[in-house]
Amino acid sequence: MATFSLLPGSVALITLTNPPVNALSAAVRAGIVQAVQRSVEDPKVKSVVICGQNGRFCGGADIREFAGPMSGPPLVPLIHAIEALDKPVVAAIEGLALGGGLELALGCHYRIAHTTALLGLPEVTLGLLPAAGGTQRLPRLAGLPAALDLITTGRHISGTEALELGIVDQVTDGSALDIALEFAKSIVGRPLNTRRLSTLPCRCPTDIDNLLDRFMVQVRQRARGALAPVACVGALRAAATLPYAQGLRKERELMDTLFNSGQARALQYAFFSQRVVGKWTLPSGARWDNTTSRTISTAAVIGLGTMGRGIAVALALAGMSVVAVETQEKQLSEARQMVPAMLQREAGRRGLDTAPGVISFCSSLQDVSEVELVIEAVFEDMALKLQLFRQLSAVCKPDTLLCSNTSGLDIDQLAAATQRPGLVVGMHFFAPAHIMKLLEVVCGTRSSPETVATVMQLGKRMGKVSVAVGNCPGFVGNRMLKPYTEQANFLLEEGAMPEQVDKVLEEFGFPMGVFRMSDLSGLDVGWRIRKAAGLTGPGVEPTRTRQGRRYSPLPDQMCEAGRLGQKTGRGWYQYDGPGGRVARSDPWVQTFLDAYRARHNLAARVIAAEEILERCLYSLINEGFKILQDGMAAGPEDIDAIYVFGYGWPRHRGGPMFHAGQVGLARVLEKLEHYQQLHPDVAPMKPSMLLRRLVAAGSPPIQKWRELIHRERVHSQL
Ligand SMILES: CCCCCCC/C=C/C(=O)SCCNC(=O)CCNC(=O)[C@H](O)C(C)(C)COP(=O)(O)OP(=O)(O)OC[C@H]1O[C@@H](n2cnc3c(N)ncnc32)[C@H](O)[C@@H]1OP(=O)(O)O
Repeated sequence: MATFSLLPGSVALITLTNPPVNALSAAVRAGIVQAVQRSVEDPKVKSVVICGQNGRFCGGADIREFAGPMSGPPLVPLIHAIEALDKPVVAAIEGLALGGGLELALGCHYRIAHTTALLGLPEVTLGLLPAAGGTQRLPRLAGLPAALDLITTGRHISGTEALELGIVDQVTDGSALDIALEFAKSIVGRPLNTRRLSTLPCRCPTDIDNLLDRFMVQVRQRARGALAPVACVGALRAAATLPYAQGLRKERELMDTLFNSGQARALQYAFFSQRVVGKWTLPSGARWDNTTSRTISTAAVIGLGTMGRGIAVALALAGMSVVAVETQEKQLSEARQMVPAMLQREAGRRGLDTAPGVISFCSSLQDVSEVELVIEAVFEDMALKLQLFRQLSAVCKPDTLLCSNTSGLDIDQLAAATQRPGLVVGMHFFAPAHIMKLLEVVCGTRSSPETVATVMQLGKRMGKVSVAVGNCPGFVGNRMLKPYTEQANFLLEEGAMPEQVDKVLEEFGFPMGVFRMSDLSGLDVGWRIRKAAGLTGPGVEPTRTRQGRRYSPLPDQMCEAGRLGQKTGRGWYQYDGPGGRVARSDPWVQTFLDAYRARHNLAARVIAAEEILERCLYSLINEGFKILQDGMAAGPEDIDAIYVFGYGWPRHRGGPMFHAGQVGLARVLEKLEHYQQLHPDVAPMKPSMLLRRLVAAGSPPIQKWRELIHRERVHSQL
């Protein structure tokens, strides 16, 4: 809806009314069309102000409408009608003007914004481009370089930055609406010709082609296969080189291609997934909207290795008073040096002069006795963690929450070591913890709903996408990663090279293939876990079957040869030296693999890219279905958010579960059956019961999976 009111001073006020963000739904567009018509026809109206209800101008087109056939008045002619009015129109931008919302404002003759309002054209993040004239008007107003930056990244800018870029005419710390109303009265009768952006020439530097070509190269590199950023550059090239009407046609043409692409559907799904996971539910029936959370203001981090340092910084950035504890003197002194600098750097990156919270350092556990929440980030060793949880249980206040940053150990076991199992929960951060968006909140069988709610809320304050998951080995993310890396190792045994596997995965859109990733995180991480699980180490037979299933000892042998990855300058690739970053193929690895295959009588074969991709991805996806079946994740959106925000899954492919739906569940099932026949000793290839049920149910859309899982669980069929 949009309302019309005639105010004193002959100003017509058009208010967009569609909470919570005043998205431009069909009803809102129809309301604006009517209100504009009244403004044209009513001789008492001398000028017009457009604003949004509840201090939010407009969050853009209604994304939910993109899923079905479009109805209602289209946005492009509506904005043209506003621009063509011969009475001045002022946009009063409070809160936000995003996407179609900003495009609407660009059709107005003047824009007045609050200094803190968020402005931007984030369509690219939804797999689209600003197709209501945004690609044509913005470069005419702010210049081609600024338009390229804003439109291809979709970044939000403040009212203050918008003023610097010339996108708004005035900013205020007071009421943008009040200023706009006064301003609208003062400009009655002023000529509007120079205020109609579509009639102005594009503001371009002299070397347009050079600029666009350079930009296109950068965008293609960053896009990792995403179509929208490339299309945005195409639309801006049209703005720079063609008259407005032709540019607009090009904008529409490119939008049509994007609109119907799988990528746009995937990115819009990812947008809603991010919001769905905030609305968590636990098998007990506790939910985000029926559970109260505590507000935490003091916290402690135990263990100041890489993870602990990042966590301390993330907490301080969220305004917390943090006690950082490290018992090893050398590590403590390094942390004292490095952490404040990390904090300052990250605060600066977020546009803050100083961090809102503080960090104090100490070496004794006694110093955490008064905090409200503790996050343990010590070495991944169960015995060590158990001892620590026993101590914390004795030292801390009885209502202090005890959290573990373990990446896969049993939360219930840790809880059982304390006198307060209900207050124990996993907080699995991803490195670097002050930057990576994902937080897996691991709910033990005895974690209380209030504990989960508090930690989910804390994650949100830290700017994380917090996903509640169940307590199983590896939780969700690492549990799915295991069959994926395992397949990659099997592929090496069968004839592939690390760079070949990585190339296929990087072409799919991962920032790094599995072997480059392993070199980065260190091959010894998995080695330690496999040793603890009794899969390798002294006394274990060096066969290719362990604990009853196929096993590849290749990574263990790499570690035994001292090839731990970047940290030793040698891993699956070679580097310039220890700590080197640039991966180069290593003939040593070829010789090593040849010798290994010869020892085990394995004939190397040529493996097609399709097989590499399918075996790696479908084994990971199959584990995802098992996780859903076991109730360790509430829905496919949770898994997909974990993979997009924590594991580099290309966002324009939605996430592993969404991808399965795009490929076709029946096809994924058929391929898993095929590979299982070829490799019957590889358990993760055995198709999950849930996948079979979904296929039997006619492969419903992903939005219906939760319902089916719930139904099948009630009838004990899963
Ligand atoms: C050929 C056709 C031509 C058509 C041309 C069309 C060109 C224009 C395209 C567009 O405008 S695409 C949309 C561009 N806008 C955006 O991308 C903004 C998306 N929203 C956000 O980034 C955030 O929601 C926000 C606006 C910054 C607000 O964040 P906040 O944290 O305050 O709230 P949220 O929890 O994110 O959202 C609350 C609630 O609102 C829903 N929602 C938000 N934006 C939209 C939207 N544009 N359309 C529909 N729904 C929206 C969001 O999903 C939440 O809903 P619930 O989860 O509470 O149900």
